Amino acid sequence: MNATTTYTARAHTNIALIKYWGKKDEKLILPMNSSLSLTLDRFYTETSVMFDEQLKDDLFLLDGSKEKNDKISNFLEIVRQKANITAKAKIISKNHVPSTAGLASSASAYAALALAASKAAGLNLDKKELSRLARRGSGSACRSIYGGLVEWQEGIDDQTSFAHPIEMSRDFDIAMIALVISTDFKKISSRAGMKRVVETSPYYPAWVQNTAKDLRKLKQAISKNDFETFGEVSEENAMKMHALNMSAHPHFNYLEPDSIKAMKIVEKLRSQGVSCYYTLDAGPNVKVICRRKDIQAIVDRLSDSFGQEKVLVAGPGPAAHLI
Ligand SMILES: O=C(O)C[C@@](O)(CF)CCOP(=O)(O)OP(=O)(O)O
Repeated sequence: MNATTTYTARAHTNIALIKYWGKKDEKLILPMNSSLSLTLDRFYTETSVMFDEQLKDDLFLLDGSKEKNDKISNFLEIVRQKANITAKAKIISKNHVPSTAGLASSASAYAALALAASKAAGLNLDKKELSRLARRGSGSACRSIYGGLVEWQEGIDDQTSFAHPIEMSRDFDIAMIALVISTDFKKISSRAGMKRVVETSPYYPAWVQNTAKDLRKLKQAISKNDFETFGEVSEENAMKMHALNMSAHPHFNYLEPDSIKAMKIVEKLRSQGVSCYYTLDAGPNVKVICRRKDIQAIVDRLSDSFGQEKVLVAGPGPAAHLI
């Protein structure tokens, strides 16, 4: 172990285009289906970790305030076991992401923690091992180990479930505009939401089959630089995910009236020839998938309705790295 050496890592959040929405193993966090996301440049988490034999307990400071977090300690136990150490850790984490529903900040948080904690514990994991480790913190975090377009292959067990980067041609032009509709914390967490749909939605088996087809179509669209199909498949996959929520028991719904309003604006822009599509996660925020050339038109239109401060432009971001 690199005794009392502090390592700091930065990892960027990712937004799924083919969603992860259900686990086949809760403890190992193995997904029911493969997923595919875009790591974003604008939103990231920076996490510092130092292991210290003098510490009585793990100390976790998030955005300056002390947090009691069993999930973090359970995650650190996995790192300690891998490194064969017992020392407790001091963790300082800062989210450069509005910690709001749907900007997937657990993804950047656990990817940054996986990198910083493994290094501070004296481990030198390769990206595949880092992705497997991050997955144990939060499923979507395994994708934030890589930059750009990333696929999380579902695998069949702990060894085979990890992410890998998807090659995109240099002229594959993609941007994402996040519309922050609500800064309230999630009413139903992703973890609780996906558990409920797996257990109660009559459409769940169809979701698993359909999502494998959607993923194949999306990867084909990427390889052919077919932005329209890319956007269409992404938008429809998100809608199918939200249909699961509305068909669960008890049903639930992350969409707010302003989510629908924003979705209608995107559809109107599309009917006027602007190539743009929407996706939503475990919250009301709408993310618009578009090409760089159309960013300004979309930003102007959304700002008119929601205010410029709620419209955040992002592009493809980098892999997790030490800073
Ligand atoms: O990112 C996606 O594929 C889709 C979602 O963002 C929701 F739309 C799910 C993220 O779930 P996560 O927070 O990773 O769950 P955990 O494994 O229970 O921690």
